[in-house]
Amino acid sequence: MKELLSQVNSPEDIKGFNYEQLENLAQEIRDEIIINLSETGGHLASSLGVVELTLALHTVLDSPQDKIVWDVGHQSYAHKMITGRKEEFKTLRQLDGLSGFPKRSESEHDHLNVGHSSTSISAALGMASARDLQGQDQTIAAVIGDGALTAGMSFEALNHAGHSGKDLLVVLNDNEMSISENVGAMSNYLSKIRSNPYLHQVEKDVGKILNKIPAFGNQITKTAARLKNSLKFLVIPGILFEEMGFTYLGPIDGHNVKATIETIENAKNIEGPVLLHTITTKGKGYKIAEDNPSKYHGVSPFNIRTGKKKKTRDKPTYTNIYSQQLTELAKEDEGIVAISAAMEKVVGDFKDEFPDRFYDVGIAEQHAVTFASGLALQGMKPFVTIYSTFLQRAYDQLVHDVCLQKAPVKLALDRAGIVGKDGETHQGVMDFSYLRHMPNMTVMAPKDENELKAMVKTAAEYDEGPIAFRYPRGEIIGVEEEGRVDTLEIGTAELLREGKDGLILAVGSMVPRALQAAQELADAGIDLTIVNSRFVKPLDEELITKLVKEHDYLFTAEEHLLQGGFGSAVAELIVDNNLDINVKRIALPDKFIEHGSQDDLLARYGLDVDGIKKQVKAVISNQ
Ligand SMILES: Cc1ncc(C[n+]2csc(CCOP(=O)(O)OP(=O)(O)O)c2C)c(N)n1
Ligand SMILES: CC(=O)[C@@H](O)[C@H](O)COP(=O)(O)O
Ligand SMILES: [Mg+2]
Repeated sequence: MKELLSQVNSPEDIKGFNYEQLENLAQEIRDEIIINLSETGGHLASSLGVVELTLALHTVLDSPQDKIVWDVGHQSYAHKMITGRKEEFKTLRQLDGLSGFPKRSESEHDHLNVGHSSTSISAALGMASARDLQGQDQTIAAVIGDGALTAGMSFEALNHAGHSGKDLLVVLNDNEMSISENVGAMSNYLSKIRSNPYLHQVEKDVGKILNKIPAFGNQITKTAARLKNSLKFLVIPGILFEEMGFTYLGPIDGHNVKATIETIENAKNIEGPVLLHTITTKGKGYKIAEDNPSKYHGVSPFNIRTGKKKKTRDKPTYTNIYSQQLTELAKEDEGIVAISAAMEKVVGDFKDEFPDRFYDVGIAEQHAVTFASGLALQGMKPFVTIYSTFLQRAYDQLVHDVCLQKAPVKLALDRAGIVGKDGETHQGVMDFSYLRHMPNMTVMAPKDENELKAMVKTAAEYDEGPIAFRYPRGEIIGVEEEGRVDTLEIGTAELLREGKDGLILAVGSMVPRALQAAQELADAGIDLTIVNSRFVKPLDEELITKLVKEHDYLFTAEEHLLQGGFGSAVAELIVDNNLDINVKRIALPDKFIEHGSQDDLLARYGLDVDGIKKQVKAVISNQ
């Protein structure tokens, strides 16, 4: 362990360090992050960018009494290391190891479980309001990136905080990057502040100049006021935040430990909400990541010298298949447009092929959905492509702006099911339940990459209302490619295997596993019928009812939580039709699913082939 880092077991231990020691400690922490992540993978570039800022915050504030609330939390590795977790850092994102995000159960220095973006200012303002009601004296700081600032929630919180006048420190970590380049008008505004050093020099004199502008006489007063305002907008950095009720400090170099510490000390003594604008470099200190921060935002294990992945993929991913199919269809169909929320990679080359038909709206899932509704109501075919977990944000927009309008919006839910190492906040295991109860919604899940292509085509051609399909994170199965892609008839399932001892209705990623389990159980004398449901809504009532009548045991299988999912839909069908059968639902339990590799988690929760076999055997052999 490094010389200085070995002395640090809690933030208290850095308080006696001088500036030079803090700079050296920053270097040691960086090395440690790089070495560890080269083995575990994780969010590299974002964490490297805030090492000095983290040390500065912990030097000035007294954590955990003072609270630092990290936005998204993917940049919190230095924070983890100096808050007593450096020894466990090598277990980052592994099964039963440290979480990749702040987590309240992990440390008293983590005040909010995060992973989804743009929650920090709201939560910090809530904490500040509680502090005041309880008569306590604490500094509450939210640390938010320029990407996270693009989300509606951040603006809602700034709006509230500025008006409330509460003591609150918002540290804006501006590295000009979201996962890819940051987008939007706010991002342009920050660029203007950043790129005009002249503004900073005149900043102090501006107040004096403005005060000399006379303010009398009706018309003159109005003109003078307007002039005064335009001048302010021209020359005072951060005037937007000032006008919202914040004291704006900065921009400062967030890698300069001394300047950052001094400014945070100042900020602590200012009454009311303060926005401290720091400029940092994403990937700082690791040249390869600095040169390509987008690629090194999140990494799998890599070679430190070359930056290359240790293990390359054998097969394409579901994301590749989806985006290729969408791009292919868009060549023939000019109505197709694609929307992403700050994750342009989800649509692959679509952006380059059709720059005018691609919209990256920033971290704004709610807006993305209602924006898509507008496009659809005007005759376009919008494919809103968002991770399953992040679409949770847009629940009411789906209900009110899409389903209620019967708008033919197409929802492509990437990273559905168990996503693995990002853990609780990122598992895509609630989408069947949050989508299937919405009137007018159709919900599909493909058993393999060929069926995914068919679903993209089905969605493109379906114009009766909204339609959603969800597909997993990671590599495709690798089935033989089908030349021709046909559309699917809505609400039709596929009978894959016939047996007499039990019926498995499976959906999505569980279909090939159920088939494999059935083949292996056949050797043990259990003969199963397997159905690929394809649709979670509407279900193939006719086929399911017929098969249920022919079997004594029914199993449903899905990579989703039990509550409200596919199995629940089938159970409703059985009750509604007075059918009589023993039912066992194979799904994830009613809890937040932790981090770990996808395979480890599938095995832990009995959703792999062995798990299916065990659960089927347990029911059938016990009778
Ligand atoms: C609601 C939501 N949408 C999308 C994401 C995916 N995401 C994680 S980090 C990130 C970019 C954040 O950029 P910024 O806040 O500037 O942090 P940086 O990585 O630049 O330090 C995005 C889009 C998310 N975590 N939450
Ligand atoms: C922090 C965050 O939300 C993203 O960086 C996310 O971790 C990306 O996940 P994938 O690696 O599955 O694209
Ligand atoms: Mg950023």
